[in-house]
Formats: sequence, structure tokens, C-alpha cells
Amino acid sequence: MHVFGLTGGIASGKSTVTRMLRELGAEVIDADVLARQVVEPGTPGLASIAERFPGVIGPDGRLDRAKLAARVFGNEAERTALNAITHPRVREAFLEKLQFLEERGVARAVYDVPLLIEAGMHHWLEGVALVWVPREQQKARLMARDGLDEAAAEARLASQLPLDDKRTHATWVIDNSGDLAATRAQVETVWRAMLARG
Ligand SMILES: CC(C)(COP(=O)(O)OP(=O)(O)OC[C@H]1O[C@@H](n2cnc3c(N)ncnc32)[C@H](O)[C@@H]1O)[C@@H](O)C(=O)NCCC(=O)NCCS
Ligand SMILES: Nc1ncnc2c1ncn2[C@@H]1O[C@H](COP(=O)(O)OP(=O)(O)OP(=O)(O)O)[C@@H](O)[C@H]1O
Repeated sequence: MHVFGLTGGIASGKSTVTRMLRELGAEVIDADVLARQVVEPGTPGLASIAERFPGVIGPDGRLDRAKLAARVFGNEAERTALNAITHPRVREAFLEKLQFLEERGVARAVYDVPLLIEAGMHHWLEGVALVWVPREQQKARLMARDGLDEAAAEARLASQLPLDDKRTHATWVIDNSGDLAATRAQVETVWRAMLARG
């Protein structure tokens, strides 16, 4: 199985690119989805979070994501503690998903992870596509999409490596600063390159 990476930063356009890749027939595994599954009610992941971060479970027994976000974005120690709970579980869920796909004869998969380069995962993937936008545009899209004020948006951006730094680790850069048609044309080129590699 050939495994490629897809990364970017918050609100840089990974979901938009994922949608386009899926339309082209790619199998995309979304780390944000796995990160939600490992903290569903009744999971050991949620129990660990409840213990380490008292008060973040809502009355319905589900994780109050906004409360936890307020605790971890802007506080590196708290974020490291959360990552230590979630990241090994996300990795395990990813490996399970890969095995599932492999058993079904899927030849290649794309793993969409916002923190792929921060986690050093680019070293063991066959190539990494980075969805890049200028920082000001990233902040503007983030504030518009999530209804965040500037301080909250800055706290999230500061929790990740800047996209300009990530560029140096990417095999392919998808510039998502233009319109969707411009992005789609680049996604088609990258997908063809992935097909050519394996
Ligand atoms: C803190 C939480 C509850 C906030 O939830 P919320 O619904 O507001 O955001 P969501 O999960 O949709 O994430 C949105 C984006 O935030 C960024 N982000 C999320 N977690 C982190 C983190 N630990 N460090 C840096 N950036 C992060 C990513 O770019 C992600 O795409 C949630 O993000 C979480 O549980 N994070 C820990 C798991 C994790 O690291 N996920 C990222 C990929 S594995
Ligand atoms: N080329 C584009 N032109 C205009 N708006 C765009 C473009 N690409 C993405 N957007 C918008 O920017 C926002 C962020 O895009 P998207 O949700 O795809 O990012 P993401 O990287 O998946 O974010 P996250 O990881 O935070 O979920 C969305 O509101 C999306 O509709």
C-alpha cells in the first residue's frame, strides 16, 4: 500500500482539497475524524481527558469541545498533555484503518493530518502535499468559518508551525489562495503524481 500525506494548517483548505481528491477516486483518511472517534462517549480516550481536564464533559456526557479548546489553544503545557492522550490513539486508529483498506485491496491512501509535519510523520510517508495560503488569508478564513475573534484565531495559529515553514518539507505545494478552480487544477496534478509513484 502506498501512503501519502496531506497537510496544511487550520483553515488552509485541507477539507476542500480532500473533497476534490475523493472526487478523483482517492481514499482519504481524515485524522480530525479519527481524533473525534477516539473521544466518543464510553471510550478510554474520553475517560483520560475527563481525568486530566476536569469540567470539560458536558451534561450529555460528551466532550465540550469549545471548553477544551479554550484550555489548550494558547497554553502549550495543556496542549502537550492533550496530545499525549489523543495522538497515540489517533495513530492506532489510523493503522487499523490502513489494515482495513489493505485487506480490501486498496492500492494507495492519502492521510490528511493537520499536525503531520509537527509530528515528524513526513519522514515515513511516500510524499506530502501541503495546502498553503498566505497567513493573513488563513486567519481571515478561520475567523469567518468558525466565528472566532482575532485573538482566538491567533491562539490557534500559534499552536501550529507556520505554513511557510512547512513548505520546506512538502513534496508538492497546493496554493489555495486563488479560486476553487485554480485549486482543483493543482489537485489534479498532485493526484496524477501520486498515481505515477505507485
Ligand atoms: C481541542 C479540541 C477539542 C477542539 O475541537 P474543535 O472542534 O474546536 O476543533 P477540531 O477538532 O475540529 O480541530 C480544528 C483544527 O484545530 C487544529 N488542532 C486541533 N488540535 C490541535 C492540537 N492539539 N494542536 C494544534 N492544532 C490543533 C487542527 O488544525 C484542526 O484541524 C480538538 O481539536 C482536539 O481534541 N484536539 C486534540 C486532538 C488533535 O491533536 N487533533 C488534531 C489532529 S490528530
Ligand atoms: N480557494 C478557496 N477560496 C475561497 N474560500 C476557500 C477556498 N478554500 C477554502 N475556502 C474556505 O476556507 C475555509 C477553510 O477551508 P477548509 O475547511 O477546507 O480548511 P481545512 O484546512 O480543512 O480546515 P480545518 O483543518 O481547520 O478543518 C472554509 O470556510 C472554506 O470554505
